[in-house]
Amino acid sequence: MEELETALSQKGLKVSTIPGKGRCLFTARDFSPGEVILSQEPYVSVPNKNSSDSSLKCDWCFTSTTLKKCSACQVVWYCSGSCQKSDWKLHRLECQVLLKVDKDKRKSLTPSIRLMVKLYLRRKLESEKVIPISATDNYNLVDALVSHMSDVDEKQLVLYAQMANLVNLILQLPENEINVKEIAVNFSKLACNAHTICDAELRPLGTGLYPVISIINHSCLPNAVLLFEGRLAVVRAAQRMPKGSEVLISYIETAGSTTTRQKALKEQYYFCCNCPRCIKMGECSDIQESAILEGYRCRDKTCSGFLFCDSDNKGFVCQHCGLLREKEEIANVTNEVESLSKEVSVFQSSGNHRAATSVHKAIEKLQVNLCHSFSVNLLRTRETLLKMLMELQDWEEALEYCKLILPVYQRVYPGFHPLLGLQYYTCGKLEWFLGKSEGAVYSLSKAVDVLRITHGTKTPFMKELLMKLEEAQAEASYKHSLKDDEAGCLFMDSLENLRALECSFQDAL
Ligand SMILES: C[S@@+](CC[C@H](N)C(=O)[O-])C[C@H]1O[C@@H](n2cnc3c(N)ncnc32)[C@H](O)[C@@H]1O
Repeated sequence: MEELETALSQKGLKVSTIPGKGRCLFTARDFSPGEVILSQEPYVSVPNKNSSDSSLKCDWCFTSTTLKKCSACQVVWYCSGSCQKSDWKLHRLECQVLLKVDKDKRKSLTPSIRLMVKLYLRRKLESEKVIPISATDNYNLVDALVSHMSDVDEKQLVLYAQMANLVNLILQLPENEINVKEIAVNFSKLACNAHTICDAELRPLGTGLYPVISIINHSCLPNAVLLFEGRLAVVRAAQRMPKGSEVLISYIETAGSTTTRQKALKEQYYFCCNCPRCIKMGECSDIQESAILEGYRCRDKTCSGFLFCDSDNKGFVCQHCGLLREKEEIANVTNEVESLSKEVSVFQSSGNHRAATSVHKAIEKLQVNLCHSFSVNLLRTRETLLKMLMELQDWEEALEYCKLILPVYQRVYPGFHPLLGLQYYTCGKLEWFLGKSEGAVYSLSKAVDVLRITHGTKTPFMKELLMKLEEAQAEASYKHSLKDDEAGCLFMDSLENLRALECSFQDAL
């Protein structure tokens, strides 16, 4: 661990332990917004597994293009010889163990099982000195991760034990080299330490274990963001971070109420968050915010009040105008939304995307009447609708939904949140495509303001965004110059008319 401390101090970082929180990562110098605090390659990683071939990914870099299957195991895919070569030392061993598994079973192994198999094979290669170790990349760092075994419930423990037995069976290592209980503990470690690897647009690609990044604790109001550049995990400062600040990222979706966030953190990470947002739990402002995010709207459409449950439990009363919404009415709408959601699934699975979209619009209509305009439920419905409309290439309507979502993101996410930047980006692309170049310049500039902090400026994704902004700016100024020309022509026309008038006036004289 001393080597880790030295390596981190060279990056301007320090690890300390706080009772009740465990290890924490602190800055040992100032960091400015957008500056990389820490980056790390995964100790082990594995792509997601979907049923369709279109979702296959390269086992090394996670891209989905030009894939070729490993001809031996037929489980692993690579996009290039160079990715295959980079993964060769580990895959050579994995391939050997996979070949001992029945072909059908081998293909249906879950990513978690594969990740654990790779973890043990990497440890083996490390101990045999086939793979070099470094201060930030070695199995001791995996050993140091929290497992929360004593907090895990019985049902989950049984599942971990079953998964551990399967890994043990696949690895077929001698008894002195492996023990099932240790594998089960490692599954518990993965649950609260592994990260979902996403692309620049936050679409999940796979799972990776990054043992140094895993030292970073959570806050619902984080000062740093974790994003991925291929398989590389990169943590950037989202705001100015003076020396001595604890580096904090968000582990969960932070748009929900304090109760929802606390529940998610307790269930997966076994702690009670005391961040500046969570310590307000129970205060008037927090109760009010929860009622807006997850409660119901006033029956009077012109009233923007939020509702609390009334004292006789009959319904919910608007805290602004006093109108009551009865529980029965709310239950009826909720049931209707549920049955429509089932209809959406049926249409989607039969490939009728247009019908699925129109039923989803009916759900939105019901929710607009039921929920507050900043409701998280309504937000999720609109996000899905936006995705559906994009797939149907209905750009005009997609833009409308993009614009409905933006103010909600502005309210529920901090100003530097990647989702906010990405939403501005989508909005800008749609506006540009629809010939609304001035709107596109505004939206793309807003996207750049956020994403240059969260994504940096040097990635291909950001270069593309900056190029699109330049194109939109050029188009907007060209349109302006056309307008100026038109105005110039009109001016010339009126001058001509004036001259003609002058002539006829003089003629008349
Ligand atoms: C990925 S680890 C973070 C590093 C961890 N503190 C350690 O000692 O290795 C996640 C675990 O850290 C702890 N943790 C993270 N954020 C926390 C917070 N804000 N308050 C208390 N504990 C936290 C929880 O035990 C959680 O399961």
